[in-house]
Amino acid sequence: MNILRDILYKVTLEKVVGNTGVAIRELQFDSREIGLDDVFIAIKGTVSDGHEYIEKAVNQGALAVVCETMPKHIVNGITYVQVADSQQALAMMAANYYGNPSESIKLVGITGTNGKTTISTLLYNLFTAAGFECGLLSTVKILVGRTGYKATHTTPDSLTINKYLAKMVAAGVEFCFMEVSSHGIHQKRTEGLHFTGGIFTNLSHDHLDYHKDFKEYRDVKKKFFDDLPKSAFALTNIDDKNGNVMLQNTSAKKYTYALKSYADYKAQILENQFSGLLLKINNNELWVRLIGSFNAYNVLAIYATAELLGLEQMETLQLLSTLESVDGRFQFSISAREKITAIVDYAHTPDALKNVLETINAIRTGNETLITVVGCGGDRDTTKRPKMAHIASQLSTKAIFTSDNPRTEDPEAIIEEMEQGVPPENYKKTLSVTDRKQAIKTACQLAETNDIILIAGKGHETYQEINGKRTDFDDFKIVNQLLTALNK
Ligand SMILES: CC(=O)N[C@H]1[C@@H](OP(=O)(O)OP(=O)(O)OC[C@H]2O[C@@H](n3ccc(=O)[nH]c3=O)[C@H](O)[C@@H]2O)O[C@H](CO)[C@@H](O)[C@@H]1O[C@H](C)C(=O)N[C@@H](C)C(=O)N[C@H](CCC(=O)O)C(=O)O
Ligand SMILES: Nc1ncnc2c1ncn2[C@@H]1O[C@H](COP(=O)(O)OP(=O)(O)OP(=O)(O)O)[C@@H](O)[C@H]1O
Ligand SMILES: N[C@H](CCC[C@H](N)C(=O)O)C(=O)O
Ligand SMILES: [Mg+2]
Repeated sequence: MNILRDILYKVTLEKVVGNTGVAIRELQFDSREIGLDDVFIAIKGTVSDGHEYIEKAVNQGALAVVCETMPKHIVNGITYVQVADSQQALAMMAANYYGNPSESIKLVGITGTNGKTTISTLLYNLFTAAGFECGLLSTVKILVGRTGYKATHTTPDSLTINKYLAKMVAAGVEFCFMEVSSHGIHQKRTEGLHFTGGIFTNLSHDHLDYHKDFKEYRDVKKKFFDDLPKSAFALTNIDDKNGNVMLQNTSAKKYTYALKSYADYKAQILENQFSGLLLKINNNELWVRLIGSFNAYNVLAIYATAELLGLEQMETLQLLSTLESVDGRFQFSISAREKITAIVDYAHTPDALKNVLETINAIRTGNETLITVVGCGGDRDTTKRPKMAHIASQLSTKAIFTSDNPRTEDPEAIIEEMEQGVPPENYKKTLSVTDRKQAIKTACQLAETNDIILIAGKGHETYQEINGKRTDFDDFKIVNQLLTALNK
């Protein structure tokens, strides 16, 4: 039986009206989900304020309410608990409700602007291949052992996190790798979790629509490391100028990795080709089937984490050499007849786009045309639009601007904002095609033998959201169909 008092363990209570000894059914932070005998946790969100739905939740059967300000109307027989921070209370309560599953598992959190999905997925793949039961919480999917579930967020809400962690414990999972987004940290979705380790990838321009400025964005990421326990490891990319900042106030054991600086874990790129990377990691040569210098950082972070989690070095190196790229991350296909290479990549930030384009340019021999198809999401940071268009026009032979997920915005208005970033000398290299499928088709028609097409921004996504409506859309499938048609 779930007694409210037990579920409130470790939550700082400011005021209680009613009895906390009551048995409750489930925790809910959305009044629309309330059932009989549930607890409603009222949260001040970015759009609305959960406190406005307290009465509705009670009318729908809530037995208790957790809130930051007591409602004017107190209903007899209902327990009201006032807390300083409802989001934090929700996270602690979620962990208690599900029996603190993160304490029974080795949980590793990966944070940073780019590389989270890649590192968490490949760690899951590597540890699974090493014979361990593993879990994964990522942008692309949630995995409990081999069972997959749909992911709606990079870092889900704390109830969802703990629900899946509990499933993992029940399934005998030993290691769980999870992405920790800045929204997740800021909304305290990961509070109350017990982490065995934290990894920092890098920090660049993203989500400045949500965070006040870059400093706030950085400090939110840092908070994840500040909160790590002493027993945990904190592994940071010291080549990133904010790598050290992350470790400033952590009590966890500190480790660094780098390609360019002195670090605990060091790697060197010996070869960088379309077929993979030849790396030297702590004096061992290693061939991996991952492409692009940024993946050398990802591989190094994985190598270091495997060692910190106790995997044997030789086994780690052997397993690393078998890893394949993650869906929508530098996923490529080559048309049989024309030898046109199409690359689908989730680069949806200026930095990621620059990285991918520089990677392609570093590998291509020079004569091939590089055609980039790219758009920017609606209802998201608008300042990245001109930057991404600038980068695409600068680093490609031709750039086709198109729609990503316009969401509730006018697709053409987004493209116009992108176009503002193109320097005049690049005007003739760019064109705009609003319909994404049409834009991909245009790229395929323009491409000649040996040319390269990069389709950036949507990676693994299997939908496109226009006018708030989602329809099936898969960059990789579409470009494959078009290239196959070319073969006929
Ligand atoms: C901007 C943002 O992060 N929003 C998240 C936030 O919602 P919100 O603050 O907007 O909620 P709100 O609509 O204002 O409502 C406030 C409260 O009132 C409640 N409510 C509301 C209406 C009602 O009738 N009854 C009711 O009780 C809501 O359930 C909520 O508890 O809290 C919700 C519950 O946890 C999240 O689902 C929601 O994610 C939205 C859908 C979202 O798109 N988030 C993205 C931006 C996000 O989180 N992305 C990051 C990754 C980014 C990256 O690194 O690339 C992620 O981790 O996925
Ligand atoms: N270590 C890295 N440094 C820079 N860029 C990277 C790195 N790893 C991957 N990328 C680029 O960033 C894109 C996103 O990678 P990935 O999905 O692994 O990041 P993420 O942090 O999970 O992103 P999101 O916040 O959108 O979930 C990739 O498609 C690739 O272009
Ligand atoms: N986690 C990111 C993903 C962006 C992916 C891009 N395709 C878009 O839709 O803007 C976000 O929600 O901002
Ligand atoms: Mg991700």
